[in-house]
Amino acid sequence: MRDTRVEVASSTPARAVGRWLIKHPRSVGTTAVLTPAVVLVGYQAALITAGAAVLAGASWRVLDAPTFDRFAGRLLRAWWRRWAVYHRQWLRILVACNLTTSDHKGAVLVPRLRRVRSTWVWDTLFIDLAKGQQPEDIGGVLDRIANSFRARSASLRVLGPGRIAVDLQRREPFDEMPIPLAPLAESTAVERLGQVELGRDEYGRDFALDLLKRDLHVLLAGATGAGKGSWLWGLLRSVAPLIRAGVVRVWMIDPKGGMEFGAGRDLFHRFAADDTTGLKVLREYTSVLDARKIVLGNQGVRAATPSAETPLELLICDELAAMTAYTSRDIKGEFETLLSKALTQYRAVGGRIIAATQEPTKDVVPMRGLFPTKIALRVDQASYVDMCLGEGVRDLGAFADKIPDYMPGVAYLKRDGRREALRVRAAYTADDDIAELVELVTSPGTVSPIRRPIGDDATAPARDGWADTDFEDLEDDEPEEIAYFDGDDEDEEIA
Ligand SMILES: Nc1ncnc2c1ncn2[C@@H]1O[C@H](COP(=O)(O)OP(=O)(O)OP(=O)(O)O)[C@@H](O)[C@H]1O
Repeated sequence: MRDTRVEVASSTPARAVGRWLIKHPRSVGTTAVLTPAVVLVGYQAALITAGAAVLAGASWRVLDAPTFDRFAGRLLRAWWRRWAVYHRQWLRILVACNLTTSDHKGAVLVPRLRRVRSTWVWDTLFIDLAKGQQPEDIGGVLDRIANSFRARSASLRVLGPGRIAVDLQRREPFDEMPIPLAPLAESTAVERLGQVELGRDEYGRDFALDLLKRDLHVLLAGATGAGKGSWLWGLLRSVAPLIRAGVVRVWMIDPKGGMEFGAGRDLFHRFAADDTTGLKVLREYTSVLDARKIVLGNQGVRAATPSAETPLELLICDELAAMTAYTSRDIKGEFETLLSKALTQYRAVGGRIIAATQEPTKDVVPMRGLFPTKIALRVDQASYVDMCLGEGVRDLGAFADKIPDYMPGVAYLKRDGRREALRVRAAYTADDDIAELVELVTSPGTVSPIRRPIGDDATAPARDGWADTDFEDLEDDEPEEIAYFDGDDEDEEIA
């Protein structure tokens, strides 16, 4: 561990300057580049250039805050806050919180602030402990540290021997942000499946899932009361006109006795309220899509758009544990096999799966790697975050275990191909909104034959015009770039 002494007895001015230069390579490098540039072009031209750069940055920030934050904002904020907030107050606050020790010569030792990382919501301080300290010394005064830095909350992570990270929540974007529930749409355009509106993200942008290309299967984890219901009902509301038109068929497995989705029974092509029926529904789902695969294959059709003839088959399982953990061994075994098969084989023929669980453990979701999109609402344990979102995602700022109880619907969303998760909140779907949804989809004169006997589509003749989306391509494609966090870890850290 490095020497953390504040005053070193043998220090000379030359050594102190040398040490400072070594410790601040970026400042030294910047000065080394800027000084000759200023000498070359003159200070007036340098000032004008700097002013233009500031103006361009400010305009970018006003016009597109998320991309500014992704490419520049986090870097600048980390640098600024390290210098103006953390570094300046470091010694004072550590002494006030009794977090200093001393060595045999009586020199005061303080933990060293190694670097700062900043996201839109969290600042992370990477700290080397002083000699004689243990992580619990810091852990015991986290509230005092949070208050001292005017943060909403603080938490601690042990990174290695003598190394910790303290995460400080600076803001809560959803405190004041209204998340209106979108009115029920009328349009039955298939493109709507690429823009399934659900709520807002931490930057205040509308947030939507893309069931056509990016969010082909979605895993949703959240403790009881975290708001999984709102997400799922919100999704159903968003695709309501397409359900009514028979372009989306919903296969609902609600094994907790139908308590959550019983109210929407009439919307669903198939509905299961217990584990035995749930397995039957999944069997039927796989046989329908198997048959569709064969029909499309025989016709040489590699491309199909969801339509009334080949609907998007949306299977929703509300509490996965009831089918994969807390059930008989026979049901569990067959369900897991069929679900894994469905997750791997039916994207190309219009199969989509959304599964929700309270515990994203390996026992409950052994196939979690097969979901390209994962959403972690408030979870009970820190370890659940990485279990749901992927290894190391929590360390990058997805603190789903820190989402407060009073913020249901808030979640971290992680898509394959992205490093970091996005903080989002779904709009709240109340009972009246559910009733309105059911009314829209089932009212006389609007109901399409969505509950026609299964097998019709498997044997349906191919029709001209429904062959224009290349599902095979979707299967193979990497998820597309989307406009939020993707910064290099090192980029946002200021040494
Ligand atoms: N997006 C939201 N915005 C505001 N409040 C919400 C939101 N979602 C849910 N709530 C509130 O939280 C309560 C619990 O939500 P919900 O029933 O959806 O949780 P859940 O995760 O499905 O829980 P369980 O697993 O026990 O069914 C709701 O009754 C509602 O009051």
